[in-house]
Amino acid sequence: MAAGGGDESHLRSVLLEAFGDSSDSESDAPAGIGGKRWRWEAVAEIRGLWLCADFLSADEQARLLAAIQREGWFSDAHNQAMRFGDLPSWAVELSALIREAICVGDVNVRVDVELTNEDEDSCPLPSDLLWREPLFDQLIANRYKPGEGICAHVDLMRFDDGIAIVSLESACVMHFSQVKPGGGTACDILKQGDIESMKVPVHLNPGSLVLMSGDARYLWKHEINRKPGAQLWDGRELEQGCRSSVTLRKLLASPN
Ligand SMILES: O=C(O)CCC(=O)C(=O)O
Ligand SMILES: [Fe+2]
Repeated sequence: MAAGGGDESHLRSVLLEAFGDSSDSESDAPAGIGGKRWRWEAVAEIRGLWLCADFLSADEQARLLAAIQREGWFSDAHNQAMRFGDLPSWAVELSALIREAICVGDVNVRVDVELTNEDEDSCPLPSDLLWREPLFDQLIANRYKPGEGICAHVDLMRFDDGIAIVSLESACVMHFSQVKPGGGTACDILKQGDIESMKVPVHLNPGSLVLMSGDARYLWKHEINRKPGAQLWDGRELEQGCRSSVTLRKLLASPN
């Protein structure tokens, strides 16, 4: 990870492209500029799962939400949109910003695991994924009403490793559960309560970015259960409003 902040003029031009001119207000200063730095947290229990809670400022979130709304994808009947190949310019720029945040952000290195491959465990995305072109070529925008969420799943294998999720509006808890709890043995004797207690909760505040690669992408399912009682964080139930998210992925080359 670069400690020195990266190429700020390039970053500024990326941000201006993505979110418009923000020079009229101090509070518009985007992450990575003017001393503010991105901070990455490794989720200790899950290799390859990283959270950048301060990825987008409040102003950037509002601009991103407005850009999504301008697409006109959502109505009462439609709460999900997918795009493949050429992504809207805001999504291209969002991808560039994700790469910047990975390159210049501060990393809280894991101290809980024995590092076998230091580079892999101390970077939010392995370098072969970080520098692929394009970084992402598929997006899903989801809009969830209060109470709505997404069932436990592993993203389809047609997508490459290295998946990003940007959260907007209402905060939520995303739960991760192992595809094969207990290493694939004795699965049938695990009680529901055991399975629930083995879930790893991750708090997704608005403006946060989650990266999943390796184990997190292939060996763990993720879900958002916004039914009453399921959104507990710090012993309190999170207030459920509307939530939007943008998931960015890379399609694997189709076999000919
Ligand atoms: O909405 C989210 O935060 C997650 C979406 C997701 O997991 C997916 O679209 O595969
Ligand atoms: Fe997913």
